[in-house]
Amino acid sequence: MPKEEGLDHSLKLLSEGYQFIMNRRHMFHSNIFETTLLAEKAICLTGKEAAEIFYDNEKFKRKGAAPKRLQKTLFGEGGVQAMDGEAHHHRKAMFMSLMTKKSLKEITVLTRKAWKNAALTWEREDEIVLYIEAKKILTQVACEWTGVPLSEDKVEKFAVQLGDMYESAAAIGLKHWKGRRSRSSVESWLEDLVEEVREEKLEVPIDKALYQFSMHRDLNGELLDKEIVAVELLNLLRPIVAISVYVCFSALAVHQYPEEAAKLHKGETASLQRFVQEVRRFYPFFPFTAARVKEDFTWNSYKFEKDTLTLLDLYGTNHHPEDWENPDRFEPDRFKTWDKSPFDFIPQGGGEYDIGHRCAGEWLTVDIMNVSLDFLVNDLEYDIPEQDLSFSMSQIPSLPESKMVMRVKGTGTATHSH
Ligand code: HEM
Repeated sequence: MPKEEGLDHSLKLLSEGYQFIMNRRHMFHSNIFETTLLAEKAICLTGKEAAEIFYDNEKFKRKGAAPKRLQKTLFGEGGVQAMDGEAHHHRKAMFMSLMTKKSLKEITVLTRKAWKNAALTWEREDEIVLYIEAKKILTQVACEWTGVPLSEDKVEKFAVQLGDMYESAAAIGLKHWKGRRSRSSVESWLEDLVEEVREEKLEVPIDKALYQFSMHRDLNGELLDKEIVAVELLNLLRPIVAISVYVCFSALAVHQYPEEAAKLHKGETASLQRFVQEVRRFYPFFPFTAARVKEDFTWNSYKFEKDTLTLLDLYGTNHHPEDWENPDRFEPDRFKTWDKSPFDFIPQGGGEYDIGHRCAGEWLTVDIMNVSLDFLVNDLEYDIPEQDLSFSMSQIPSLPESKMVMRVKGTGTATHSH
């Protein structure tokens, strides 16, 4: 297996960000190589064929794969991400049971309503920052959808706290600590709510996540610790708010690829969906995901030793030239002929939902993005003033530098200037 020499490459990972694995794929002409990260040997994989191996539960496990500092901010401790086998399957079912047609429909209705309400006030403002507004909108939507009670005056602060958890994912120093602080304060508030639900002091509809998670029983028939319920509720609330990053990239794509945006007519769900898929493929979000080798095995004559840290390149797989034609062009129509492989288009992980670690919220993400894109292109009239629309390939998560400043002229049938 090609091996990157040198003591440790963690700093290069921070500076090269989304392109760290891709750069070495070029250098080694290989979809697999070995490097050293956080003083530990790590195997990096990229591309469809390697993704298929990575999502084989016989070969990889998740226990001990995420670094501690990510658990303190992004993931939380004791959640579904680090579980394996039957226990993972059972916990994952708790998430997947929320993703019914009815409840996905409900969240799209809530999202559309929230965009409309928010936009009413935007005409009075000189400018709005789309990222900040989208975070507030999605915070409200996330709380309503999960049954978490949040009064209107708390929305702004909660949106910032939820943002802190994923915005600080790769941060060091102050930003990392801000992420930690926000996580622990929100977790303790959610723990109190879980107790109130269990003691029947807080009434929540039975089909809402707050109720379902509070009352969920593990494989031994025990209720989960309230700390774990809080972590899992945040595994819904936090990423729903993080969809605001994709909303910004959608708006950027509309601005930068007007000929593609012109194809997006109201109610034409197929073209909206293709545009959304291409936004998820094209723009950076999660750079890679991590696992550890479960038992020694050999693949394509490469030896994988038990417990070796292994990274799968998500961004690079979505841009892999062996799997995608002109991967660096924004072409939504490529999804007209995509064969729906679970391993080449993996912005939210690959493989299976129920027994694998593929993102529990992928359908929900696509639905929220569809509604949001439809609203932006077909309901909102706005200008994009001069601003810095560049986005970094090393800041994780990346975002247009200006966070998308807009001058809103009105709502109704939209015509926006580019
Ligand atoms: C904002 C867009 C999102 C992105 C880019 C994203 C990305 C991801 C990725 C890369 C993974 C890990 C896959 C792996 O390790 O193999 C993941 C897992 C997960 N995501 Fe998302 N996600 C998003 C939105 C959501 C939403 C909206 C929800 C819930 C409503 C959600 C809930 C989860 C959960 C619970 C897991 C853990 C699954 C498991 O370990 O079995 N995500 N997501």
